[in-house]
Amino acid sequence: MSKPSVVFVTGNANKLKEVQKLLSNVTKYEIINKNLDLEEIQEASLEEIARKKILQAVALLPKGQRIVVEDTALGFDALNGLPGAYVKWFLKKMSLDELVKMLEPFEKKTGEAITTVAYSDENGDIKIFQGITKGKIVKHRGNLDFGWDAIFEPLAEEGNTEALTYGEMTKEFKNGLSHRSKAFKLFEQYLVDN
Ligand SMILES: O=P(O)(O)OP(=O)(O)OP(=O)(O)OC[C@H]1O[C@@H](n2cnc3c(O)ncnc32)[C@H](O)[C@@H]1O
Ligand SMILES: [Mg+2]
Repeated sequence: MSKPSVVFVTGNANKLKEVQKLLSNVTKYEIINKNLDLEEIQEASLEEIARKKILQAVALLPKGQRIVVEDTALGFDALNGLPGAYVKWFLKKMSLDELVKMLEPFEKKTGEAITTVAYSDENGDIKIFQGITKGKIVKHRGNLDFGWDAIFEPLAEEGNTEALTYGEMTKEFKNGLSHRSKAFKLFEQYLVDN
């Protein structure tokens, strides 16, 4: 008999790569990917956005499947958490340099990277897990391949003693302290326990 699976719904190849590594210790399920473009509602909390995403995925995919989605936000403390979940749309309209410039009038350059994971088990019961990594928004350094990686420098207290941006880190190092790894660690524990 083949292994039961968990379907990770995302259209983002970089996310998928990280999540496959993060869940590599979960041996009782096979993690498979489905690329669906899920709507992301506005004027909602991060938890509500993730919840709506998973409900859509559940409605679109065959019944009885375990499904997981995530939504990732980048919030600037000086802007009370904006752009937050809307960072994707900001990045479609402006460069990383322009995004950093938004903070020019403010002394406070700190921010939070937040991943909210929403999981639906085979009965449709939903669980939410969240991971937050605190950092500083800086002029871009390092690899530009993945979203805002190059402008986010996690704080030293997160374990980033060499003050690297996510863009300057190896995947392994990023996965050791990232917002995504914290959320998926909680999810991994849940899968192992249930
Ligand atoms: O299909 P989904 O999973 O929704 O993938 P997405 O690319 O639309 O992702 P989000 O809706 O979560 O939007 C988050 C935005 O932040 C970017 N992003 C997400 N995680 C990131 C990370 O760890 N480092 C840098 N950028 C990231 C991503 O490229 C998007 O522009
Ligand atoms: Mg998205």
